[in-house]
Amino acid sequence: MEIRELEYVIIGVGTAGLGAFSKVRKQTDSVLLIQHGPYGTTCARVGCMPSKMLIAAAELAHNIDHGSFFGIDGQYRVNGPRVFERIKQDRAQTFVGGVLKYVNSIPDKYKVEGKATFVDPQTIEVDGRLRVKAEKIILACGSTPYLSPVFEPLRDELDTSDTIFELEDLPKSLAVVGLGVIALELGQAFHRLGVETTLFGRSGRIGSFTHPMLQQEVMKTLQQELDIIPRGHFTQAKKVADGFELTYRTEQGEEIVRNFERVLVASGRASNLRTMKLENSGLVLDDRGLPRYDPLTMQCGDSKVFIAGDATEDLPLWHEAYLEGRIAADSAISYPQRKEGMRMPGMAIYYTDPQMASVGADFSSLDGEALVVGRARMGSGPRHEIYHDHRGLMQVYVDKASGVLLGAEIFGRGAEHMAQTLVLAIEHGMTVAEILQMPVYHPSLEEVMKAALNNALFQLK
Ligand SMILES: Cc1cc2nc3c(=O)[nH]c(=O)nc-3n(C[C@H](O)[C@H](O)[C@H](O)COP(=O)(O)OP(=O)(O)OC[C@H]3O[C@@H](n4cnc5c(N)ncnc54)[C@H](O)[C@@H]3O)c2cc1C
Ligand SMILES: NC(=O)c1ccc[n+]([C@@H]2O[C@H](COP(=O)([O-])OP(=O)(O)OC[C@H]3O[C@@H](n4cnc5c(N)ncnc54)[C@H](O)[C@@H]3O)[C@@H](O)[C@H]2O)c1
Repeated sequence: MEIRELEYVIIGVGTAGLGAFSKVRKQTDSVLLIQHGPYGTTCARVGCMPSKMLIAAAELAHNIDHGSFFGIDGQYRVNGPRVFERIKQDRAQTFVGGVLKYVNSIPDKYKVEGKATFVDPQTIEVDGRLRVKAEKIILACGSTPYLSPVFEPLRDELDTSDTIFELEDLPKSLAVVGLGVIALELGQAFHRLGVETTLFGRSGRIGSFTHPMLQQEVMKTLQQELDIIPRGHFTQAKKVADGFELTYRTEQGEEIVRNFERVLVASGRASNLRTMKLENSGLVLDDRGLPRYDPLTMQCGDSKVFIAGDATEDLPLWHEAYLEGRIAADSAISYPQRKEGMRMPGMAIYYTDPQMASVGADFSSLDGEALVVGRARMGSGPRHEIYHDHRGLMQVYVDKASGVLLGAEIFGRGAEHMAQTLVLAIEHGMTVAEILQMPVYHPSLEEVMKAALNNALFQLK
């Protein structure tokens, strides 16, 4: 077996791994990237980019469907093969293409392909043919769709976000397992493209909002458009001639047996570290079986191992993966000196319609007694009226004593842009009164944001 000794090993050539590599490479020649599976990153290949392209097609169809209110009547036919062809073309040329151009520019001596596993705290084995002894290791190996035991035996036949964009045409019917972000974004998109779609939840929760009023608002609004069964569990999944037969027991004990041409399982993701023989790593593991780490340095305990991106299972978002890759690299470079990175306020956006956006602290993490909740209905905004879109609600969470904005949960048209504004305000520790001094254009969707902040200010007085 080949043996190499190096200063740095980076496991995983995704967003986090590439972010780390570009920093480490500036310091040393003694670095190796190990990549298992196709290059191109999860985001560009099977994540952010293809999902948003599918959503863009669905949005177009939906707008035509709802044009008559505005005096626009149109007829159209969804060309399923073309929908997937466009996604694959632009993915290859622009998104994956861009990543591959960068990866190909990295000389071969810095890259090796194969599955990395731990042999001991400083030794990584690649597919049983190479052993790398590294002074410092950066774990940036991402995550994989999680399937519950009832679906696991059919893993190779069911769809996940890893396979759904490879379809050649739209299915006639689709079951979506889960009511999280992938389920809602893709489930709504397939429904709008004419696929008979049913979404199955587990706990009755939908999306990410933590305030009960917003949970209810989302469920009520999305159920007006989508077939959603919120609470229950699957007892059986089997392959039949023309697809799959699923058996689901609702909370009330009713058994639902339905056939679907395809099944998209979107029930969360599991860190790829779980298959890397962590038991040999010497790392201290938490109760999930993943390494304990410091989010300011991404260092695992007091080891020379650093972690970044979806591998942590904590903040599985593109901007966090990139930032964590950079923080992990800085920490590894300055080791044994401690170097803390700057973390951002939390921000997550669901590209559903209406959009859902969370910024700063969740309602559930805040002390209700010390809080003022400013609220506004999306329908109250003049720009929303212009679009004849009255769906949604937003809330801002404000510290009662200081008037500082702590967080916001936004459900409605324009949520992504309001989140971008409010995250800046949170980052700068602004009070509600200070945010309200900023100009807001008229008529803009942001006028609802102003109404929610004014509602909070009124309660603070
Ligand atoms: C459908 C979908 C939509 C998404 N949409 C958004 C969005 O709109 N906005 C957003 O912010 N985020 C989104 N995300 C999340 C975002 O894509 C991820 O947070 C981000 O890509 C994670 O990057 P990473 O570097 O941690 O992992 P990855 O990009 O997955 O890179 C890890 C790499 O390591 C490789 N690897 C795994 N195990 C090993 C091993 N043992 N040895 C060597 N290599 C290994 C993997 O094959 C992979 O190539 C989406 C995700 C999905 C699935
Ligand atoms: N717009 C975005 O930023 C975006 C888009 C897509 C994905 N992502 C990232 O990808 C990650 C994974 O997305 P996800 O949707 O798979 O996870 P998720 O955690 O958002 O949702 C998982 C859902 O599956 C449900 N579930 C779990 N087990 C189930 C079962 N046995 N039966 C029925 N339902 C079950 C959960 O209750 C939950 O509703 C997210 O955490 C997110 O960070 C982000």
